[in-house]
Amino acid sequence: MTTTNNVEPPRRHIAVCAFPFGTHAAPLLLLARRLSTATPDTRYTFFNVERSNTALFKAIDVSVGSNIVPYNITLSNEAPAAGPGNPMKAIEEFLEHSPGGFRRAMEEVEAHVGVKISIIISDAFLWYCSDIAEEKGLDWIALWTAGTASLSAHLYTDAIRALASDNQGEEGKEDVLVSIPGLSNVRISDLPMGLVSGDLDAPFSQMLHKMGTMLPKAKVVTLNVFQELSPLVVNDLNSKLKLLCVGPFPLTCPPQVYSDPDNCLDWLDQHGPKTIAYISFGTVATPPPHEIRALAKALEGSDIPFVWSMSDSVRANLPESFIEKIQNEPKVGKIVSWAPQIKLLGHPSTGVFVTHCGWNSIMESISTGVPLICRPIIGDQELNQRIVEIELKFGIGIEGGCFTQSGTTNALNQVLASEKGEEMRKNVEELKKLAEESVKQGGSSNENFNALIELITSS
Ligand SMILES: O=c1ccn([C@@H]2O[C@H](COP(=O)(O)OP(=O)(O)O[C@H]3O[C@H](CO)[C@@H](O)[C@H](O)[C@H]3O)[C@@H](O)[C@H]2O)c(=O)[nH]1
Repeated sequence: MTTTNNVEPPRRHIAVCAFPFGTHAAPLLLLARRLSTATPDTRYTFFNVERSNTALFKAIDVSVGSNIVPYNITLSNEAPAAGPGNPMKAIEEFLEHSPGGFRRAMEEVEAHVGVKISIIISDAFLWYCSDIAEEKGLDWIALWTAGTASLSAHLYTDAIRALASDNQGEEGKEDVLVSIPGLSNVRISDLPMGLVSGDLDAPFSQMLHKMGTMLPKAKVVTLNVFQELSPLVVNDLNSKLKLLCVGPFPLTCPPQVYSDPDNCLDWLDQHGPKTIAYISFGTVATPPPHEIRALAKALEGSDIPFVWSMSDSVRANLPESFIEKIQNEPKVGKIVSWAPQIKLLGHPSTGVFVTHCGWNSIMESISTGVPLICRPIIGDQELNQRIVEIELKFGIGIEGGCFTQSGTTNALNQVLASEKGEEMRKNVEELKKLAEESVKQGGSSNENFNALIELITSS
């Protein structure tokens, strides 16, 4: 994992530093692979903890960009790299020890490769890469893996906190963030925990706050977004940072390899156009057991065929009758522990995506033109739902915000079989077209990527 076989020393050496939790490291590796293909004379060292590097380099084929070399960091001389046990504890341990881990690893690799690092690219969460870059006299490029609205919320945290405290106790006062540019449809209650509510002193909240103050120092902040998606927020962010929207990644740097161990795509071939519900809540959190059961009951009662991606521990909450029905009539639905999500969304039989509104899922639904039923759980997801529902208008929430049998049945019927659903489908098809334009030659995302390459090659 630590050496390269290149005989010729690389022309330049870029450090890429990953945040190894949730779906953060994957888009960073996809971006690095795209960059490495465009700059084959450059070595990209991908610094990450071993657990994440091992999984990532198995899932994403980097052979097209073999100038990317994974390197496992250790978090301190005593502590092993964070494991998957208690996620928040592992994140806190990582945040505490990783600055030293990245510094040590960079020195080791520079000595080994014999070429000094000339730029640091990192997940935006790793704001301290700005300090490391400054110490080394280098530029820092950050990748913000979520949407523009949540990025804006982190940049305006102090102003939003002041607004929230002014509004406190004032009955009837609208809590929409009208005074925050680009967030005029967002309510304080849509914001991620740790921004105005929850434990503001927790290490994760503090990391996000610090990040908001450090990102203006980045040479460039790149995003898995195309700028036509939210022009108002993009314009405002551009007055604070140097933003380069180089997405959507499913179009600009797709994974290329899609594992389908349960043959979901063949199963979808047996169904009519736009009839299937695809369900997934991403990699970090899942709705509580009673909601999982209500969702299963709604599917069972409505006879809407589905593919549901869920872990074994969630599967244990499903009603017996539901499992029996699937076993006896396989055409009814499919439960899998991992689906080739992008391919599945792009299949003509898929009619709706029931999602937690993780940013990667949103970009995948826009890239494939699939409307959403939203059940956000944590972090930026509620804010993402608000943007999808109120501004972009290609998804709806569940009545009351939680799965009940009747609320879920209504939502499925609305999207799959009502005029409103047709409208949502038209809206997401329009966004898909804009996304496709942006990645063509001369399109905004393509031009932004060229600007990024120029920055890298001039380092
Ligand atoms: O069966 C599955 C399930 C998921 N995926 C993929 O897994 C990713 C899931 O990403 P995302 O939708 O962003 O969800 P999380 O993994 O939960 O993402 C975390 O990271 C995101 C980006 O920062 C945030 O927006 C989310 O709130 C946070 O939970 C997507 O690329 C999916 O295509 C599959 O390929 N197959």
